[in-house]
Amino acid sequence: MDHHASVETLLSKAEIPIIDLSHMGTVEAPCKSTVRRVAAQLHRSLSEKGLALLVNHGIPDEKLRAVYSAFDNFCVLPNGTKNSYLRTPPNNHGYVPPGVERFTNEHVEEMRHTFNITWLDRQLPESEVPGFQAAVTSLAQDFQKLAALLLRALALSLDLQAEYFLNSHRNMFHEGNSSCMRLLYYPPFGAPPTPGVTRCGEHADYGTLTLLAQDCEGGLEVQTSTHKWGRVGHLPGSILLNTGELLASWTSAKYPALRHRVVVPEQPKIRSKGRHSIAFFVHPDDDTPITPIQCPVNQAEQPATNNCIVKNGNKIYTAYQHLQMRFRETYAS
Ligand SMILES: O=C(O)CCC(=O)C(=O)O
Ligand SMILES: [Fe+2]
Repeated sequence: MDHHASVETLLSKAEIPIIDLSHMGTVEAPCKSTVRRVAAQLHRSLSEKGLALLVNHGIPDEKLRAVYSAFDNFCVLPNGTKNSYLRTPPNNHGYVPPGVERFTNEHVEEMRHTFNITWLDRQLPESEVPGFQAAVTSLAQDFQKLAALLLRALALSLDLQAEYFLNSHRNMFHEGNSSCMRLLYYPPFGAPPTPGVTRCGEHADYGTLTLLAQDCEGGLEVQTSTHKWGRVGHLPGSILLNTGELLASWTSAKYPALRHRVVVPEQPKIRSKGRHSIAFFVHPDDDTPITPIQCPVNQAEQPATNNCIVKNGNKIYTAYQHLQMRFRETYAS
């Protein structure tokens, strides 16, 4: 069970590259020289580490705090009320109570409340938590704009046309796209961690990129290229960017997916505080075939919505099919 014990190594700046996003402009009017500089930094960070800390990203701290607080108000509602918002597959939207999701084959309970948001116009607890919808919508829009700018830089980082990824991420928060803003609350731990209980098991995210905001240090660890686990720590105001599995498939692992987990911290001062985080999982439109970038699928092979296509004897799955396979593994009991 040693992989659930927290490690003491706090990663240094050399291991977590910092990328300054000041003066990137907007998706409509990007500052080309800055986007090129960010592209070069992304290339290095994502190919070598799978992550970067973004600073001056333009998402105001107040918007994050408003969502943390709206989610606190949701988490204290009676279980019956919370459970009326339960995630119901195949939709990913909705509440997941502590102990349900699991990323490993062992029986490990994950002590966290999560609310996956894939729709901004329905099934949000607005009547129980007034202001919930406005707070999450405003933040989701900011995340979406930031993601779009990063997708532009990401394409340039791989010597592709600037619009390459943007073209397949058109419908975030609409039908036909599985991008998700996940609210997370990890309750405090008074006692030291016991076997079989963790905050979030070891895994890689499923999509293209993930943007993660956190309000304090609380056990987030990442696997470095030497397979050691290291604590990320907390740089106030920064957002962590990490690679997901679809991006790894797309780039033939030039940008490998970052494995990470959240342990119950051993340090009493850290584990006795609750922790909030918000992850924005950036996913391509559901019907995007995920084929290595060097061998694009030609028009005649465009997939039907639910069946994978076969090319040279290999099955090619769409983004949606990849995701449903991974959800079935993660939420299986
Ligand atoms: O809360 C965190 O810091 C990470 C959560 C996470 O990795 C996930 O939900 O996929
Ligand atoms: Fe994750």
